[in-house]
Amino acid sequence: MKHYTSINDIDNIDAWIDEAKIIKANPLKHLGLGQNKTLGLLFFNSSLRTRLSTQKAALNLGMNPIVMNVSGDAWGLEFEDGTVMNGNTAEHIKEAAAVVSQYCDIIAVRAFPTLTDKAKDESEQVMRAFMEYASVPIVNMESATGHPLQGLTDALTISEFKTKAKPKVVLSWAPHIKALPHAVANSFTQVMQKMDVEFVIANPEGYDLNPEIIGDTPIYHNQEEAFKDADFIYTKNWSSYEDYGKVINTDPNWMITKAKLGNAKFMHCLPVRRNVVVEDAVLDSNSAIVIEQANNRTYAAQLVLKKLLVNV
Ligand SMILES: NCCC[C@H](NC(=O)CCC(=O)O)C(=O)O
Ligand SMILES: NC(=O)OP(=O)(O)O
Repeated sequence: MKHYTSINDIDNIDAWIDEAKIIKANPLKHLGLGQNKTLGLLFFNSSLRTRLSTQKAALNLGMNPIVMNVSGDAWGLEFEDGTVMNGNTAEHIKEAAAVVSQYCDIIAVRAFPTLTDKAKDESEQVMRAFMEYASVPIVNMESATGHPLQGLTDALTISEFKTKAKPKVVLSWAPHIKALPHAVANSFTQVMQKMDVEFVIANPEGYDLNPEIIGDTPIYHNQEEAFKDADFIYTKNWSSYEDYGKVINTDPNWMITKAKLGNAKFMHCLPVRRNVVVEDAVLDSNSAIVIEQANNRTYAAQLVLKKLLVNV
């Protein structure tokens, strides 16, 4: 594996989950692997979990992490080819990626979508530019269309908490006041499609995800119907894909409540807005496994870094 930028980079999910569990049982076993290697973490957006767990993963492998908030702290970066750079951008990604590659053995990047320019977001302009102009492996820490470190974490968490061979997993949209990206929902969908689970999606009309990602996965516009006999309810808000980036519905009836949850476990990538996306009674109960889920971010990242370190 040269880069880790998509769930498609996982060649065998079951083998990856097994290896992540082995790493989790003995996280410092490969402390020598990353010795004298540097991981650069570049953030164009806010983060708590990704920023800390990916550094923690690097430290567990003996790597040295260096972190930069690109937006605000670095020079404005230009991604278009042939631009006359007499505006707000001071440095082209061609130079920036080449320079950072000399300081880092692996570069991890977080760059959210515009949610206004669908074509630009779907082209994954930022992630692709790093892959093209950096000379070292690239890790996606949430891009315009995917969050594969989160997806891998979620697969590991479901594997740990399942109580039957083939659990039913529901991805449910929930309301939010802001227009949010599709990345988490996309990567979760893609990774569930690789696993031995019964997977369905619940969202209001107008909120169907990219049909190319949904594939054969059943979509319910009735949340109650989708939740029947669910073992895991994974909740996430996303903005409309059809009416790209728009908030077209904030119906509070889609919020996750204790009554709706039944015997299912509640998952969310976090951060989550209490009593908008999910009520307190869910998050404050034993049915919520969001803290354990967030803990697994370290081991998912450690597995990815371990696989990439073999080639650097
Ligand atoms: N990395 C996990 C989620 C990040 C982002 N959430 C957010 O922007 C929430 C912001 C807020 O609630 O104001 C998203 O949905 O992709
Ligand atoms: N789940 C997740 O990616 O969290 P952060 O946005 O805080 O990194």
